[in-house]
Amino acid sequence: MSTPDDPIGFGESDIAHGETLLEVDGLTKHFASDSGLLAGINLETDRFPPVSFGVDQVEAVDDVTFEIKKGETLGLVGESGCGKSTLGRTILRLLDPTDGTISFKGDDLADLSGEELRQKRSEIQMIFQDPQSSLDPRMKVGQIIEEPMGAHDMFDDEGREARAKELLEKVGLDPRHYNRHPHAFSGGQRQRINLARALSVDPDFVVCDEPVSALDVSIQAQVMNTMEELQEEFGLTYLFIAHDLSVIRHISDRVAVMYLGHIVELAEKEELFENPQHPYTNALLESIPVPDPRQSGVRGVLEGEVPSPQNPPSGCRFRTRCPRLIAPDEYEIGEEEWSHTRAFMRAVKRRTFEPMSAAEIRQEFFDGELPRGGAGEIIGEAIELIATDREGGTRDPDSDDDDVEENWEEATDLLLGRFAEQSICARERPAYDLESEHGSGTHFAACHLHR
Ligand SMILES: Nc1ncnc2c1ncn2[C@@H]1O[C@H](COP(=O)(O)OP(=O)(O)OP(=O)(O)O)[C@@H](O)[C@H]1O
Repeated sequence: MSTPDDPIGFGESDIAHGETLLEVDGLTKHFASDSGLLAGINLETDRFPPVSFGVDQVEAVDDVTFEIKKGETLGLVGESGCGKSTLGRTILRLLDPTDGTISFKGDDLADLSGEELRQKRSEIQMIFQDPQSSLDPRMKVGQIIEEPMGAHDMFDDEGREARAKELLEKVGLDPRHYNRHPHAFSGGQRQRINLARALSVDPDFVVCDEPVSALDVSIQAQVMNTMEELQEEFGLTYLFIAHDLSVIRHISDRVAVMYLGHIVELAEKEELFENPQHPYTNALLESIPVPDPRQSGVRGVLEGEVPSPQNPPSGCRFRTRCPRLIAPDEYEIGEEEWSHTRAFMRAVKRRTFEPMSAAEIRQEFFDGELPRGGAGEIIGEAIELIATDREGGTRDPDSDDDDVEENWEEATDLLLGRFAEQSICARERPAYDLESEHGSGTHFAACHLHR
């Protein structure tokens, strides 16, 4: 690896800057949900016997496709639990993929095992969020940085020490601190030690999993600046995972937005921030904390909970929280009428309003007038189920709470079944390549608004 011109072996790799270094295609990672004693046992009360043995799958990463070019930083952003870490770890083959390919410099990492995989591991490295726990407190900094070189039989003792000291300097630390222990360093400095360690084996590609999330904002910027300098100097390529959009905006060239195991949008940074085309990206951008302390903490908080990755929604996985859900084609329904219908459907599902008469419901949600045609008939039926004056008369005072409960559930099922589940958003998985307004790159948006 070392040459006379390149004494410590910071060699150039054989892929030219701007060419595809990593290509992930259809990458999928499902976990068997195996927590607890009763794992895999499903209770099905309408069957006999009422239990079945099956393994529920957690669809952490599902059919993900993208590429990363040599020398670039692809930012990967999304809420906690959306599958970012699982994607990063599967690419590195710390986890076995369920399906798909991971082409790295022409080799499919998904196919490699044993010694071949071990060899490749020097070319791809990972940095984790918590610099405290990822550094062994009993080891000295020099040993920590040299460890991966030892594992890959790189250099002799002297060569490793020379390289470790040079790397300490490159990451902005004092090489004289080679013999110190990690506890003598601050959080930001410890992350720099991690960087030096990752770079010691001269990788081409580094997966950075929330590397600055645990650091103070002022330190975050410094560490990211160092990472950018190192990227430039060593021709590094980064997959940079973060939940914080300002961090992503600082460091990325392109940005991929992930939601519940899917990539929902991917574009060059400026294009993504200035011209977002997925309602989820919009919601994320709108929930950036407001710097003005007189305003409340965050704007545009996303409605509803993230569904379970064990049973994700069909079609677009964001549709159950999406403010732009598309009306089913079969109804002739105006935009405003659809917006009323959606609000009503949501309110019935969550039972967010007090019982009232049919006329009051119509007034409250539809300005007194239901949509015409089939859509209006369905809404009328749902109102009839939950109105206090249903069936043309006053509510039976003897009807128990169970009946009321059932009626609300029936109304919810009716509305969701005839509207939400009939939408193209539920029926087809979206995938559209759009023209970018900023820059020349492609803009992928997984939203049927672009059909
Ligand atoms: N080993 C595992 N077994 C079962 N489920 C898992 C496992 N690892 C992760 N998951 C599940 O996969 C989903 C994605 O998790 P992952 O950690 O990749 O998300 P993330 O976006 O990185 O979140 P965070 O930022 O909180 O780490 C979650 O629902 C998580 O509970």
